Amino acid sequence: MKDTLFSAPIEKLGDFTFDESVAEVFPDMIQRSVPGYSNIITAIGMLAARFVTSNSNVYDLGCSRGAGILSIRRNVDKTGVQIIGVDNSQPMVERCRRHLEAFHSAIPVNILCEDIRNVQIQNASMVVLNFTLQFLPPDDRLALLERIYNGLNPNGVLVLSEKFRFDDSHINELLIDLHHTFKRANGYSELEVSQKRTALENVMRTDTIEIHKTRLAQVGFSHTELWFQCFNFGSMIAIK
Ligand SMILES: Nc1ncnc2c1ncn2[C@@H]1O[C@H](C[S@+](CC[C@H]([NH3+])C(=O)[O-])CC(=O)[O-])[C@@H](O)[C@H]1O
Ligand SMILES: O=C(O)C(=O)Cc1ccccc1
Repeated sequence: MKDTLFSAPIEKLGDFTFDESVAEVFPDMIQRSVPGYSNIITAIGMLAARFVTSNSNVYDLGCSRGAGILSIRRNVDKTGVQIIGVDNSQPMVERCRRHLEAFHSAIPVNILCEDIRNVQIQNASMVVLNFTLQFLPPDDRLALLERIYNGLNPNGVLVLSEKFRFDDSHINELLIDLHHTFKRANGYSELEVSQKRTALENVMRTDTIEIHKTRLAQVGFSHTELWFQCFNFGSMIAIK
């Protein structure tokens, strides 16, 4: 399904939410909106092949329709692995469960319709936050990362993908503009780009790469790095 949600003028533009209409078009929306998205999904599979250990749990927090889970499941060859996907949008969770059932796998997957702030994380070899932390209130981010750190086994990995902001306003504006050029090249109109930007203003609070790195170190991660960046989007790894 093609994303045309912001194509007509909207008189009272509310805050962006992950409702039924967004869930319906989500794969098209994220693919056309996030530079590097497919590369990151592929790399999550590669990281899973490397980091997931036997008899451990893998968490995809904010799993949407399960693209990350599928990539993980295709690449894990260990036994006794359980994948737990969490999303608090019921329309996403329904589609995620349906999508995963369409593929056969020996690895059990449990999709929870829950707030990621309330989910227990334990015996984890890998935790994925693929463009999810940016939707949590900034004051809740440290506590979530602490719980992730505590639930990870030694040498466990966190994959943290985010939209970033930059302290240098010249660079910040340039990268935002390049992102808009990317969206225009993917068929979104000026109106779609600007209405979506407004809808996201209150719900997506971006941090700088430095803030992310400092916070990851603060919760205890000994190794952190940005492994991918395209314009103002990127992905980091943190290893316990
Ligand atoms: N507090 C919360 N608790 C649970 N879920 C939440 C919360 N806040 C937001 N979400 C969920 O986090 C997801 C963010 S999308 C992730 C893409 C996916 N990882 C992908 O790789 O395709 C990113 C984007 O749309 O830019 C949505 O499905 C929300 O319902
Ligand atoms: O579309 C945008 O401008 C974004 O920042 C990415 C995005 C993708 C999907 C849902 C919300 C935000």
